[in-house]
Amino acid sequence: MKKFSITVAGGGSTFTPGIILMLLENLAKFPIRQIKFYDNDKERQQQVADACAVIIKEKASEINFLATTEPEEAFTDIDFVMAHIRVGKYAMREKDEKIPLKYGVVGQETCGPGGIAYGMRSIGGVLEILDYMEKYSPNAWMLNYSNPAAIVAEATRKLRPNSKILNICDMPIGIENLMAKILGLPSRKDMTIRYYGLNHFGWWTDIRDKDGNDLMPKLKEHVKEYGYDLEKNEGQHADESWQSTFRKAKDVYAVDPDTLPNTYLKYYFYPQDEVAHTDPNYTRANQVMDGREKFIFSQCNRIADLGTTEGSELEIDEHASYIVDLARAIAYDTQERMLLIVENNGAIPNFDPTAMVEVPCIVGVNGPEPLVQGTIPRFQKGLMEQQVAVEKLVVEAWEEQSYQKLWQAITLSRTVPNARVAKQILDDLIEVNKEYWPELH
Ligand SMILES: NC(=O)c1ccc[n+]([C@@H]2O[C@H](COP(=O)([O-])OP(=O)(O)OC[C@H]3O[C@@H](n4cnc5c(N)ncnc54)[C@H](O)[C@@H]3O)[C@@H](O)[C@H]2O)c1
Ligand SMILES: O=P(O)(O)OC[C@H]1O[C@H](O[C@H]2[C@H](O)[C@@H](O)[C@@H](O)O[C@@H]2CO)[C@H](O)[C@@H](O)[C@@H]1O
Ligand SMILES: [Mn+2]
Repeated sequence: MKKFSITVAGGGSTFTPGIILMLLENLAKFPIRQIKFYDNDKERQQQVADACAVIIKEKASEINFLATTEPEEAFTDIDFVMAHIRVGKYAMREKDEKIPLKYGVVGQETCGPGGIAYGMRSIGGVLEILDYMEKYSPNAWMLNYSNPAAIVAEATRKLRPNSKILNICDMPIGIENLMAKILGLPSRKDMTIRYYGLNHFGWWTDIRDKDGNDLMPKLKEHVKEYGYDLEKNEGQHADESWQSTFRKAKDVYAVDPDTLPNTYLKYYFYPQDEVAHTDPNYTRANQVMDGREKFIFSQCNRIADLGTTEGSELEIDEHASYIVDLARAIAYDTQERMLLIVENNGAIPNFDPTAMVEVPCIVGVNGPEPLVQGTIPRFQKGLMEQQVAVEKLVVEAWEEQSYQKLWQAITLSRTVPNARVAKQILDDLIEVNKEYWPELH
């Protein structure tokens, strides 16, 4: 059985250890001969790599492991790139979130002006590693979940139309895990779902068990009262900010009880509520820096110092097992049914065929085949037309270095009240992103 060679792009990511643990847990169904880390921050990556070297030695010493900042070394002789870079890291995420809040506008990682700013940084970073992959391993696939996935997906569609890159998101998976718990099912895989939207901007329309029984009524009954909140949320979803997000799904659901919403829609339906309950001096970025980032790096340093994983609190990133599902689908032509961000091309017949939509796909050796989700109602169509125009304007602004188009993109976002506020936010974002964005004219 072929053993695969994988490069993790963004080796210093807080998600890297959990993903490595998940990959080592799944070697029987996805054998690996080599793992390489690539990052442009050597010191950050080295801390994660020193710990992962111990983990790999303990659990699968036959795997060749290295960490590098050299592109040729990182991207030569590989089958897959698992990409999760954060251009500008959390320091810039904090600015993405706090600058809009200065003007009473939603400050969020991937939504609104913060997501637009993040997109303007991410496009160059993702294209760069994609070009490295194609230069040094032309037959490899990139499984990308660097955010903002919607803008990155549109950029790779437009600027690298022939590249072997799959853009993915784990929010629907996270919500489906909650749905399975609400239904008392062992796993989200016990459900067959129909879903459409843009990334972080979508709706479930049909959810059935393997006998074809409709599960939507029971889910709607729960969501109508409690959103996706459970008695007990686990892991990082135990954070109050996540629990509040899951509870808010109740108000988002109320706007269209025919569907079940992605939690991110709350930023577009109730932006003022989000601003009202966000501390402009301590946003999600601060919570993550004080929480996940501190935890992961302290655990990595402990493992590296002690030379053992014994007593470590690092956990397998179970939700990331969809990454193995995706890699296996490509490698073994499994025809797995998965939600991916793909060019519409008629999957939603009454929507822009060039839009990057999030729909169920059958995935095999040649990549994804989108499943037609049918025509969508006027309400969702109107929302998506506006949002996809924002995403497309951002990519055009990046490509053309256009101040005007970026101002239009921010003005067009449902989260921004008017063009004057949009310009104030844009000018502040330009100031702090000088080393990351193309110069705008
Ligand atoms: N698609 C999804 O649903 C999903 C889910 C979770 C996380 N993410 C994304 O995964 C990424 C990682 O998240 P995190 O919180 O671990 O971030 P992080 O800041 O901890 O790690 C990101 C790493 O990327 C590196 N990096 C930044 N720019 C780079 C470049 N140009 N080339 C190479 N490396 C570069 C950084 O140095 C850092 O080590 C983010 O983009 C995040 O939004 C996406
Ligand atoms: O605020 P963060 O950095 O904790 O999370 C932002 C990301 O949230 C989603 O990913 C979740 C995922 O949905 C959930 O199942 C769990 O695994 O944690 C992930 C990271 O929190 C979203 O899909 C990502 O795009 C966001 O970056
Ligand atoms: Mn996501």
